[in-house]
Amino acid sequence: MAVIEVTDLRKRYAELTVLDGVSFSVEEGEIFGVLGPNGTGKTTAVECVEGLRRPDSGTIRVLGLDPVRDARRLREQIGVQLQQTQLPENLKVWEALDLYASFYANPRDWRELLAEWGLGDKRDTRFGKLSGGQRQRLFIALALVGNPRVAFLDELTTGLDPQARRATWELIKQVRASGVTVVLVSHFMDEVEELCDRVAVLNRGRVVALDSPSGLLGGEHRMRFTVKEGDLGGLADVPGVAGVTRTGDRVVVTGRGDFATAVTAYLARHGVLVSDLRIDKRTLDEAFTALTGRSFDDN
Ligand SMILES: Nc1ncnc2c1ncn2[C@@H]1O[C@H](COP(=O)(O)OP(=O)(O)OP(=O)(O)O)[C@@H](O)[C@H]1O
Repeated sequence: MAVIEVTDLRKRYAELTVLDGVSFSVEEGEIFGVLGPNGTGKTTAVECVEGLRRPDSGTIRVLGLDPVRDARRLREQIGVQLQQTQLPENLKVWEALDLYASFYANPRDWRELLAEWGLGDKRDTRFGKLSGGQRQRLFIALALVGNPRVAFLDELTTGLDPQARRATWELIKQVRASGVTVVLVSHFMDEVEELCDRVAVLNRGRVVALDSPSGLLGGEHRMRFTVKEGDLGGLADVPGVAGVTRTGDRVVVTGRGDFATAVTAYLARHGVLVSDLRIDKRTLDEAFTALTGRSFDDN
């Protein structure tokens, strides 16, 4: 069942068209990633879905509700991760959780959340005194305190060290396992690959790809080798081979499926002698660059 359905979403700020006909749907219980270069409309799209911004046109349904018309009812059922500066410095950790829990009819026990998110000993610490990582974990706990059916997480692990990131990923998997649908805006490829069931890649206000992380990779791999001796004439026609590039004696063959076995057989059959043979998978960064024309690291 789709818990979020977005159809032909459009939004302009004065002369700037930010969303230019965005459509996607999110299935119940999945972790759905939203990726894209900076300024490409991710936050605008997600905030329209949350009911925080009003689209110019298009249809949005979240749990069957219209985020503008049914804003109150929707707020009861979704959790939104705050951005860095949205809590008073003097507020204590427990006070923040208690306050946010009071907004909901059926909140979780925030003491449990404190323990789950490793903030048990920070209960009485003021927000202003928390480290970046502790703030981040508090924001996630606050997004979950209302017992939401859908959680929106933006920059989930920004500011966390590698160990804390891994721990956070495990907890997010548990959140999914408990039946909560998660929408994740992320700037980290490894995070998307590890967590997301499906990903929408936005570029210039449009969805340019919507697939699983492995689907985005397209199953395409690359084989590299050095030719010592022999003729590569018919290599491009070998089943599964998508392309052959030769620079001097260095050759790169791209292809899908089990093309490497077919290429190796071809080389043996034609007496081609090669060395330094390597096979590598296309990375999600490369897929992203191919889709958006921008490197993910430039973001
Ligand atoms: N309230 C606003 N008024 C005018 N322009 C805005 C407003 N909000 C966003 N923009 C512009 O719209 C574009 C898209 O912004 P948005 O924050 O949705 O992108 P994003 O993909 O989330 O970017 P980032 O990855 O940097 O968070 C940007 O050029 C931004 O400057």
